Amino acid sequence: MITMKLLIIYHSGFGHTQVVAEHIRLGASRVLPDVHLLTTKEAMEQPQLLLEADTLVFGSPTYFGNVSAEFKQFMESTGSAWSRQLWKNKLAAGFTNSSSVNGDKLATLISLSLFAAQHSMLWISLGMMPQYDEKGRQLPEHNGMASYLGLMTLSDNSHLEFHPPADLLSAELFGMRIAEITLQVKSKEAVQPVNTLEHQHNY
Ligand SMILES: Cc1cc2nc3c(=O)[nH]c(=O)nc-3n(C[C@H](O)[C@H](O)[C@H](O)COP(=O)(O)O)c2cc1C
Repeated sequence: MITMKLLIIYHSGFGHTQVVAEHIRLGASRVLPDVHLLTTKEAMEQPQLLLEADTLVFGSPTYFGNVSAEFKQFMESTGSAWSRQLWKNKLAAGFTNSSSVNGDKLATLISLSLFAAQHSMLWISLGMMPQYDEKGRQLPEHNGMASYLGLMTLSDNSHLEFHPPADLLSAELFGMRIAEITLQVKSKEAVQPVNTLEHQHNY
């Protein structure tokens, strides 16, 4: 039987990004049994867990318009995996939380997706349309931040609350999407492996 492993690697200084990570896990677990949360610290201590995974989901709060220093430390700890391209063709996705409506969250998602690209991973976008009323005004429903590259959420700085609360539902739906795509892509790969190196020699 083919089993697929999905890891959610995150840093959270004050607990908000962790809540989002837990909701992504909740959604993904509805599709795949093997879904785990790892802090960046745990991921740096056990890099072999990342090697065994089919999909890595990266999550960081937005601090000063980018990933947190702790998340960057994790990124830079993966140099050896990068130089050997050990994560090539694994699936990747990303999310960020911050306390301002915009807060330059997109810069964080761009950093996460570039990180995945440098590891030659396959990036899964959010895939969730924002919702609008009949007059075209955006509703605070799924994807309330109207993001596309990955999931953005908005939390209250002093409480573990999210505005709109539907952001956490978006996190669950994103988790389901990531797990469904993992299932589709990785089960096809198991049937029909592609030798990309051999393919490159044809050019
Ligand atoms: C050092 C620092 C820098 C921050 N910079 C931003 C920022 O650029 N944009 C923003 O919207 N929020 C910013 N915030 C607010 C955090 O994103 C917000 O508190 C978030 O909920 C923290 O997530 P966490 O609880 O997972 O650490 C910053 C917070 C800190 C501590």
